[in-house]
Amino acid sequence: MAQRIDGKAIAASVIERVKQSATDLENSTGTRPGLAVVIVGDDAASHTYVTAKGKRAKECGFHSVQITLPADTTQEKLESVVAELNDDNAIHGILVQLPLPAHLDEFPVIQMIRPEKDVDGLSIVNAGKLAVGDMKTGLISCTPAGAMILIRSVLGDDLSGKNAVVIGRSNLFGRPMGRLLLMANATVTMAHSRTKDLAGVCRQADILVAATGRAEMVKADWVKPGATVIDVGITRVPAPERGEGKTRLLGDVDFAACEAVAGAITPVPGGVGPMTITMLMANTVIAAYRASGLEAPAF
Ligand SMILES: NC(=O)C1=CN([C@@H]2O[C@H](COP(=O)(O)OP(=O)(O)OC[C@H]3O[C@@H](n4cnc5c(N)ncnc54)[C@H](OP(=O)(O)O)[C@@H]3O)[C@@H](O)[C@H]2O)C=CC1
Ligand SMILES: Nc1nc(=O)c2c([nH]1)NC[C@@H]1CN(c3ccc(C(=O)N[C@@H](CCC(=O)O)C(=O)O)cc3)C=[N+]21
Repeated sequence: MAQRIDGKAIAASVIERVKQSATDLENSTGTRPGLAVVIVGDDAASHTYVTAKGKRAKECGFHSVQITLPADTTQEKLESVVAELNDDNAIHGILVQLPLPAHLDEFPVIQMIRPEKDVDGLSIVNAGKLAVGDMKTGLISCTPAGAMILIRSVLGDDLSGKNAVVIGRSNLFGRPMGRLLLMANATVTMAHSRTKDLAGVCRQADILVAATGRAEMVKADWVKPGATVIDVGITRVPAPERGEGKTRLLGDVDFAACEAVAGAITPVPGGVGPMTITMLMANTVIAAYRASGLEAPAF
């Protein structure tokens, strides 16, 4: 039976270090890390995440701002909000919650965030730094950064000789995940919806990372015995057995079946999810240190 990777516990230990770093920064420079989260529209799941982010930021002692814009916000208005945050010295991190409503174009909005405040790591500058292997001056997308900490907790820092397969190639997750694994010396395969014989590709993986949003797609016979399985996907499904109108979360991995084959596996919830919010706090502290001209802590 696989070891369950406890994302909640690992996230809690990272949060302690984030809090300590924030306290040290405030004591030495008077600067409090500031995080602004911008959300457009009233998608319930997005609001849940954004509320959780704000709560965590306050717990960490940050200056935390949430900007909620109506669903019919114009492109110009959204861009002017981001421009103001770019110029606000109290704000070190800006996150625009995705997806945006269909009438808005996310690309120019993401690209106008100052790279040094882009705590999602989505700007071309930050994605490019990661692509060329510069881990020191950029900001790395929170979910892959968090998934990497979970992988390191099982396998250590050096993944030499390991085959890693990432299913999914989004800018938010799959691509940066592949780059982080490569930098840790894994041999990386990027799989996606056009991959032939996905099950066969996955069976080669010592490290299997699934991020498609297809509930329970990864079956037990896709998993190499003893592999480390990281489940990023989140699909919310009705759960009438929990009461009327209740829901529950499913990952991309058929957890009950894969747990019997894998060496280590993340649950959903309680795996990668808690690490995402934690790394957002970590990136905000990093950005605040750099803005103060100090060397940032590593997490
Ligand atoms: N736990 C957390 O903190 C986070 C969870 N998530 C979750 O992770 C999942 C992925 O997110 P994100 O990367 O943003 O999603 P996207 O929809 O942007 O990307 C999904 C990727 O999965 C690939 N894919 C889709 N269907 C299949 C299939 N049947 N076989 C193989 N590959 C497939 C797509 O391939 P192609 O490119 O060919 O279309 C695409 O590259 C979602 O469930 C999301 O909710 C996301 C961020 C944070
Ligand atoms: N600009 C942007 N950056 C993001 O990083 C981003 C985004 N937009 N849009 C949506 C996705 C999704 N995402 C999650 C964050 C936390 C949990 C999380 O905390 N999950 C908990 C469960 C939470 C629950 O019970 O609902 C867990 O898995 O244990 C999940 C998913 C960040 N995303």
